[in-house]
Amino acid sequence: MFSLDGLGQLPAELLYIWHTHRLPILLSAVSLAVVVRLTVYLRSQREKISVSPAPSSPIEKQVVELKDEWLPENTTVTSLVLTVDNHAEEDTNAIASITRVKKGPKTVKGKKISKKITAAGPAFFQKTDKIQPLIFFQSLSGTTERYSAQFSKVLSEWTIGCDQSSTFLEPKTLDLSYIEHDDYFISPPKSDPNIKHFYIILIPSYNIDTVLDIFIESLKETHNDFRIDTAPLSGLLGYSVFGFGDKEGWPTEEEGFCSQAREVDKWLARLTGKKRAYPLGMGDVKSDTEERLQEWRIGVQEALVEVAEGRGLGEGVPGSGDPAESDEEDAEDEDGNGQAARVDDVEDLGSMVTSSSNPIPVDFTSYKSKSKSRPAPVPKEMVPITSPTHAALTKQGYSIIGSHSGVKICRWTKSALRGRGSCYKYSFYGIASHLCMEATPSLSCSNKCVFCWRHGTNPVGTTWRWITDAPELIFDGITAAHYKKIKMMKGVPGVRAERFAEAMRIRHCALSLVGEPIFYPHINELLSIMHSNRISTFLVCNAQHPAQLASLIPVTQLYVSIDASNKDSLRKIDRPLHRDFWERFCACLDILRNRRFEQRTVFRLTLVKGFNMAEEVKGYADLVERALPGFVEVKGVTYCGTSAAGSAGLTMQNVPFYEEVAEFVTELEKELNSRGLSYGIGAEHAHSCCVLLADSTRFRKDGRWATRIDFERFFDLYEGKVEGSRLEGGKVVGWRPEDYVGDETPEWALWGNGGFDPRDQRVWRKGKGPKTEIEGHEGMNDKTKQDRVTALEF
Ligand SMILES: Cc1cc2nc3c(=O)[nH]c(=O)nc-3n(C[C@H](O)[C@H](O)[C@H](O)COP(=O)(O)O)c2cc1C
Ligand code: SF4
Repeated sequence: MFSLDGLGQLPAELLYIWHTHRLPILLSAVSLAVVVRLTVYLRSQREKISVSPAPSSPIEKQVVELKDEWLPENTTVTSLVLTVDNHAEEDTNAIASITRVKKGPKTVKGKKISKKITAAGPAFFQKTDKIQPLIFFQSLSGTTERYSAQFSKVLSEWTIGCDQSSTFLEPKTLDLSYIEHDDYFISPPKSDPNIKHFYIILIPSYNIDTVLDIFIESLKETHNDFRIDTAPLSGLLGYSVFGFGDKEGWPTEEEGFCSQAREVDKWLARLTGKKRAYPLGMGDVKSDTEERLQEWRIGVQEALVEVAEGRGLGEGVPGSGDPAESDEEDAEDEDGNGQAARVDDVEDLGSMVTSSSNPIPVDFTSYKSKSKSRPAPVPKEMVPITSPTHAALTKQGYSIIGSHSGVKICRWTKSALRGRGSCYKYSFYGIASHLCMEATPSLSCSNKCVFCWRHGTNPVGTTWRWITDAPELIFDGITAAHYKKIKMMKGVPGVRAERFAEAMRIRHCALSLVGEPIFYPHINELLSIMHSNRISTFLVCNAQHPAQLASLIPVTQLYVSIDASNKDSLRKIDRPLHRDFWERFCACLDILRNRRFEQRTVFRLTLVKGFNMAEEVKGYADLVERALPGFVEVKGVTYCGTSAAGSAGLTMQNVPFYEEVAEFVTELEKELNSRGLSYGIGAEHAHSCCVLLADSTRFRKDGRWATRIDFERFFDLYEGKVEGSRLEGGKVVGWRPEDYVGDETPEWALWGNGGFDPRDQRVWRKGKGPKTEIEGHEGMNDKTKQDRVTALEF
């Protein structure tokens, strides 16, 4: 029994035990602590969800990690890892049912280091150094571009004629839509150490989402990136900004006059360490732009003279003279709203600690600033009716539905209505063009591809931040607009009555057009509406949104645009906005591989001579080997002939001849076969410079190509009228592409036969027939000429 005596002896016994066993006790305590810490740590790590049981062979799966930053905004997901080879509904449910773990506020006590900029200017040695003026501009509707060209001409003449002409290099003009911002705005260009740069920036302002936001955002990001020096552009000799605005709509600065030029000026002051060589100029395009621009140019020239004569930027500007400029810009935080900068991460603190010796005490315990809290940004319309994008798109024949969707009837639909041939989708897959609607629910995308005609005016963005239209509204709008356009063809000579009648029932939707369809947050609902209306879907995405791709419901045919075979080339041709574009691209390929037994998967290669063709065959084969798509469509680029294409460095010389495309495909086929991959050339459509490679183990029936689709069967599978053959754990979980393989590829579409349906009538456009001589290409044979012409048309 327990007694008081015993209790009295307890401390002595405990002491005895401690003295005799303290080493093992200490060791056990330490081990226990390690085990507990380890368990907590492991639990806090990202949990892998497998929303479906392990697959039964033969479908091998791999886990594709979806990084936190790839998830669409407002998506609630706790796990960052998804096993994507699941039945689509399971995927969607999994995503919808999980909630993202919210990180608690960090409590850190420390000292915020002032970001006060003390950058000194680069030394300019009159005898050895040269000044390179760089004129940057951005223009959506052409005004700034016009003024920039004039400005550039006058400044060039001045640099040649002035007393300091030997110091100046010819000014270069750069369109901000076509350069890599990082090449110029993280640090000055590094070429010859004796060439020193001076930046001149001319930009308009828009109170809607435009590419200008991307530029301003990148300046802001650079400034806020703790890994980058606070004034990384202090190596510039100086800078000055001129803004173009409209006082009729935005009468005062408070009301937004030249608001974005003011922002650019402010961020450059920070990035350069206050090297504003001449004050911000602003002109009202409806009244005084000419006058204001001229007086600003004279001021900029005077600043250039001072620099050229070794006097730096003069009084009041750092880098020379007395740095007496107002501290107003330092006082504001990174967001420019006058609040103290917030530090959420100890790492940020570390970088600050090393960057200055004048710490300012700051209480970091509060997560949110106590002072003015900024209102959440109000979403805007992606393509407002007043925007230049709206004007440009409608001029091109697009109907804009709501504020972010578009539809257009393509020239092949018109051609098919007149019995003059369908596009390659008919030859390859059996889709007659007069039954097909081309649309997109997102006119915005996250690339600035060199071959996209929309540059300068297209809305771009890395996240969806616009007012979002309901999928029903989009479906009703695009179908109504499509039918309206078809009806307008009623009186066109040659339209065949039976085809016109057939066209009044849309059978197929190509979700491609322009922009990025999977960017639209309700893409799955929109696809379901289409499928329930028995409209089949081809969806083309640009391999930049892995999270959305992973959660997409199966479509009839899923495309990924493969515009290059390697990282460098992809950066040059697609000019993606995401800095981790290659990782995103690779993740999309892995997702495509995982989902290849749920739906038909396709690589769409667009060949641009001089950009992504030469010596890239092996690289493309690597990508095919990685994703194992059912099909590889190889197409020569379409030359749209706009000034935008010209600015991107594209000319007619970049359009490959059909025979060059054919040669490329043959080489790719050989390379794939040498790796044991059974791809073969399944069909061609020379008329649109397009050739199809297909997986012969999956899309050949009885020794013949079967690239066509059985659409009725696809809907029967979708509606559960017939059972699919995709098994998991011995149970049917869905269908496979093999379940809706259609008829054999027709003879006329096979490789070597051209791909034009003999039942249609081939009509040459005036002056573009087979006998046309093409200037500068007299040496070509008739087939080549004809192919070259057709390549340019589409
Ligand atoms: C939709 C739209 C929004 C605009 N927003 C502003 C604005 O916020 N502030 C301003 O000063 N001017 C604004 N403007 C006027 C443009 O900045 C002005 O027309 C400029 O010259 C356009 O230049 P660009 O043709 O080079 O694109 C806007 C114009 C449009 C069409
Ligand atoms: S992905 Fe398509 S819409 Fe976007 S820039 Fe490229 S070609 Fe244009």
